[in-house]
Amino acid sequence: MLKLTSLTKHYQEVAALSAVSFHVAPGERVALLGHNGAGKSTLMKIVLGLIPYDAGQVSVLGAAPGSAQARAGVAYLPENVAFHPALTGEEQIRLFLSLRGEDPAKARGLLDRVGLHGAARRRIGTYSKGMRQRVGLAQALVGHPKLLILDEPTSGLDPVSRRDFYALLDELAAEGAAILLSSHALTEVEARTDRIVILSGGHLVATGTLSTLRSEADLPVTMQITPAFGQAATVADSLPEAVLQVAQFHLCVSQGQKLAFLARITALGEAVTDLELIPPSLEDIYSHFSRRDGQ
Ligand SMILES: Nc1ncnc2c1ncn2[C@@H]1O[C@H](COP(=O)(O)OP(=O)(O)OP(=O)(O)O)[C@@H](O)[C@H]1O
Repeated sequence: MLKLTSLTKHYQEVAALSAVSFHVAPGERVALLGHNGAGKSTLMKIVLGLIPYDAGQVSVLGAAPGSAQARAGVAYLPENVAFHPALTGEEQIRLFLSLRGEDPAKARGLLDRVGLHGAARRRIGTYSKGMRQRVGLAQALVGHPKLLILDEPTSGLDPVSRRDFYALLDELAAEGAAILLSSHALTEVEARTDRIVILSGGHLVATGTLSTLRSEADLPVTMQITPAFGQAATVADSLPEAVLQVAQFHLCVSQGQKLAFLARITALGEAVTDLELIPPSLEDIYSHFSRRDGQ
């Protein structure tokens, strides 16, 4: 669906993208992560055919970005969609359907799909940000796109709208659409995408599923050990590396040391009443990879 090979782009002396390669397959939801200035918008603009690139290859649905074939199958949703405030949601989608050469009568079905059936005949000027994003998504769904490019699609949405939004993306992916979305909301990306691409200073610094990235980063695991009443000294003697915080001991251990520490904790028997293992979060993994490049 989308294939980037050694994609490189400079703005005068600024290297916005340096030999970036990755792909998005049909039915796959890929999250594009990176700090401000990492190159996410530049990458999306190139894929949409809005700006040229200097070197490498970009294949959008097997064609050149911006070509008629690519445009026919690609939909884009920007972070802040803007529509004429005096049009109703239905009028806006009917207009867009006519511009795309499709039957305007499909507008109702599209608005139903994004959960706007009740508001279809209200003016967009009265809509909340979440409702405007839904109109944007309805517009993006015109013509059954094979590739969806979504730039921070859930920023400014409330938790329920976010959940509904991702549920709809799940449906689209299940129907075979390839989805590339940028986001700063790491927790939702963690749960709702298949693969993660991390850009830093224009370089691709990591790509893979969350579990692949977790093992590649090899970040420490935190162990939280709760001592039995009156047994804190026993635990402290056996685990001098652990730090007592309030009523629990905290121990930060590498993946390789984890099982050896578990055995030592188990050997403490009833001196320990509880043990929790906290793996590194996507936030930790993201910081690890984006810092590695000196950002
Ligand atoms: N039109 C331009 N002219 C010159 N430099 C630019 C231009 N657009 C972007 N840049 C630079 O290219 C680099 C990548 O910018 P880009 O906007 O692609 O990053 P981003 O990851 O989308 O950031 P953000 O999250 O802030 O949108 C940055 O150093 C930016 O300053």
